[in-house]
Amino acid sequence: MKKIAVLGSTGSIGTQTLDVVSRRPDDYEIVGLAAGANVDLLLEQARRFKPQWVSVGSEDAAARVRSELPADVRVVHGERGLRQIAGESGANYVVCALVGSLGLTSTLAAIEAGADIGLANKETLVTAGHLVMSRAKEKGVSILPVDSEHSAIFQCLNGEPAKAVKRLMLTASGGSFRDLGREQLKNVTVEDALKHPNWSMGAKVTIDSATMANKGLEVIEAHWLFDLPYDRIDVVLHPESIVHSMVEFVDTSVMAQLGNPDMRVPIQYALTYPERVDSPASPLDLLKQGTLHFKQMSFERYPCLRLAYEAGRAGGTATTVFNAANEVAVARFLKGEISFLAIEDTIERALARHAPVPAPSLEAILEADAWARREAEAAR
Ligand SMILES: NC(=O)C1=CN([C@@H]2O[C@H](COP(=O)(O)OP(=O)(O)OC[C@H]3O[C@@H](n4cnc5c(N)ncnc54)[C@H](OP(=O)(O)O)[C@@H]3O)[C@@H](O)[C@H]2O)C=CC1
Ligand SMILES: CC(=O)[C@@H](O)[C@H](O)COP(=O)(O)O
Ligand SMILES: [Mn+2]
Repeated sequence: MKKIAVLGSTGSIGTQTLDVVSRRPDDYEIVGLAAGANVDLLLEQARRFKPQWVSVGSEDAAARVRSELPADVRVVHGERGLRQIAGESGANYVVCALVGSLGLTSTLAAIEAGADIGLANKETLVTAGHLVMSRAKEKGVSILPVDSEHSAIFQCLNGEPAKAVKRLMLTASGGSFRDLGREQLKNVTVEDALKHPNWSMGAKVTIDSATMANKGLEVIEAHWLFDLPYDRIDVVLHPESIVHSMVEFVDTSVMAQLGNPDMRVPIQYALTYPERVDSPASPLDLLKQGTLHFKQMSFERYPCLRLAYEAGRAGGTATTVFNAANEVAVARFLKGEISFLAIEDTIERALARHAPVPAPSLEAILEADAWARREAEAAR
């Protein structure tokens, strides 16, 4: 029986995780749920799944939750609450579905507690991949990828060693503005940026897809998960999002994982691995699909991807800064404070002003993250 805690249970990945879990009640018990501001949905989830531990964003929200749930439910809050759910709730499997580097300390807490991790929260690996991966190895904890591309690569690799791999090929849909040229991006709206062509996801990752920062984060995520250098991680445009990613092996064989875009498939695989079980996703009908397209990626069209490779190659806290500057810039774009194109400018400026700290401690990472946030808040 897996005792599961879901961090970010009210979000897109969190709700789909609970959907997957609810279909196999004999295999899973929910012991902890953590959310931010959506108290109504969290209460609904808590009444349904009856976890012993619940966390919310603020003290006020915790008081409300406490007044509405049975007295024996531990209600905690804030970042400390996330760490408690991850490390003290008795979970032996933690799904990290938080958005942003906020997920770092609770992911580390889960690792310290010896829980395996289903990781959707790519920003955690981009912020501190070396710490997360090295500590997971020391503790014998498995990090199972939930991100669709990384789940695909994990399935294609199927235990093959890094020396058998020529390169990874991550697929990218191109995002909501894929049919627009650079000139046309100047005046795009938040509303249009939130219309992803293939996936229904949270706001932050949807904007990241449009800027291609998402693929940049995923290249860095792949570097840490699969222990490969950046010159063996490529990105190819694939507008249909049917091929979720590919691996080219040294003997020229290419393995790909395909399926209709439905995150319940990688979420479920991260939970049931190494087994496969029935899924509610609609089966892929390639005859109906007919054609799949692949196109060359362009760093000129998508500078955020170039910046991610540069940060990855610079190493140390450069990727921490890439991520934190992007998080703030996306939040500011969503609030209408800056334009779409100012997102890439904000990241570029923060990286240009940062001298990366090599092999940083957690303290150095948190410092770089906070510094980049201040820089990005001040950017015009
Ligand atoms: N959505 C998708 O299909 C995919 C997402 N991912 C990755 O998964 C992660 C989650 O994405 P997604 O589910 O789309 O994001 P959402 O925005 O939909 O959900 C984010 C979750 O984090 C919670 N949260 C936000 N801030 C806080 C806080 N301060 N304290 C506690 N909880 C907080 C939210 O709670 P609340 O709403 O209650 O405030 C919510 O439960 C991201 O890293 C994303 O890149 C990867 C692949 C696909
Ligand atoms: C579903 C998923 O994994 C997202 O991260 C997805 O990758 C977004 O699509 P694109 O980044 O390809 O637009
Ligand atoms: Mn992805």
